Amino acid sequence: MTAPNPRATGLRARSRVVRTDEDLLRLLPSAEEALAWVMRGEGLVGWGEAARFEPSGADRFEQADRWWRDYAAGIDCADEVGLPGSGPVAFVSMAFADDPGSSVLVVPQVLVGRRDGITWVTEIGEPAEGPFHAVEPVRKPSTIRYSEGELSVTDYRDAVEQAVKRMRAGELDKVVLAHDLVASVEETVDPRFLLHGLSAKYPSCWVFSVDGLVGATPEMLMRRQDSRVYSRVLAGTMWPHAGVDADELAQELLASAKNQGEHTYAVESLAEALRPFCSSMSVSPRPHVLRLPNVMHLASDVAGELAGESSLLRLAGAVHPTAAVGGTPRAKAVATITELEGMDRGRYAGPVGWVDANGDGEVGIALRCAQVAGSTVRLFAGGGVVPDSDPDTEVAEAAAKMIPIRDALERAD
Ligand SMILES: C=C(O[C@@H]1C=C(C(=O)O)C=C[C@H]1O)C(=O)O
Repeated sequence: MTAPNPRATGLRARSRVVRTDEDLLRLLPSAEEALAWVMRGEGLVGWGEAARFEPSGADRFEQADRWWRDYAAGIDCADEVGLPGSGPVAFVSMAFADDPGSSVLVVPQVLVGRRDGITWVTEIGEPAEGPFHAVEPVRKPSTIRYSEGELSVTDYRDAVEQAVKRMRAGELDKVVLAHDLVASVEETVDPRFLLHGLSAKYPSCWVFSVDGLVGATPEMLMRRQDSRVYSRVLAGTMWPHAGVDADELAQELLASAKNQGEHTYAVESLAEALRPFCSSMSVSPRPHVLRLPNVMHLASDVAGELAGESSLLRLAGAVHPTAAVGGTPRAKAVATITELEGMDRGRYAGPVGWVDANGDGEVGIALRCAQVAGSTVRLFAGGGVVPDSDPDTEVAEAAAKMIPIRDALERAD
């Protein structure tokens, strides 16, 4: 809660169009405070810190919403751009759990956005010095050593086995369990190195970096633009294995009753939580296959028209955690995660993205990501467990989901 009261300080901001087609991620000047939300070259990057807020607890979304509304309302902004994401923006990364864990909102001093080929700069407070470019060379990690995280692979396997037993006894229908892996690097890790690697290999994912949480997520928890909301729900996964080509794998995934079941829980959880906020809502009649380099997922789109004024942060708070990262029933699943994982997920599997002064914005689910802290990179991944899940297969699935970060960290260029 370090933000000064903007009303008292008379904070000014300005958004103006600039002419550059430089890759947004290459504009980040240094490893510190590298903020990003980018897909296919468009999105937002930011640096500097005009304000920061760290809510925690069960009402963290409400706290975040109130703080951001108040802060944004106090800024006198000359917005010459008028696009979603112009004007003041807060980058957001929310903790998965009510407890423990702390969430973070960061308002950058300098923000560069690009949408439909139009690039703009927003400066909060003093006008930033241009031109904008990387002033500190991007650091490549040298020696990387992996070690078990808080939940080892064998303990993860045991947790899945326990969950399967409980589900077969009828205690719950689905739970999403995860584990972590630690990469120790010789020197301080530069989040920009990870961002560059992730965006090159995963162009259809949203590449993000907020307060050290860096990743490439394929899952859009919620996009709000005026009265329209959109969500892409993913659940049900397969990954390449020898002798099976991608088309066969996609067919196998669509035909898998287990994966379709996991998927249905996730879509229903999102739709049920979102419906009360909407005057109309449409859900894909059946999932399609989203193909990524490391895995493929069953995917459904949900679109809605909002009935009221609920901001993105309020909506995210209402739908989080969907059964894509929590389970069914939700409260039982979250309690089971706490008990069987026994680790702090931090901001992994929480909403991550950006929000503007109108309460519009985008939050994905923080997946295929790692928490960077100094010379340590903590990777997280997991998957949905249902009564007919096989523990060894779940271990392999989590490993496949760690590939994006591992590749981005280990690559040669
Ligand atoms: C939990 C993760 O992914 C989630 C779980 C999925 C599944 O169980 O099939 C698929 C996509 C995500 O919603 C992860 O990447 O760590």
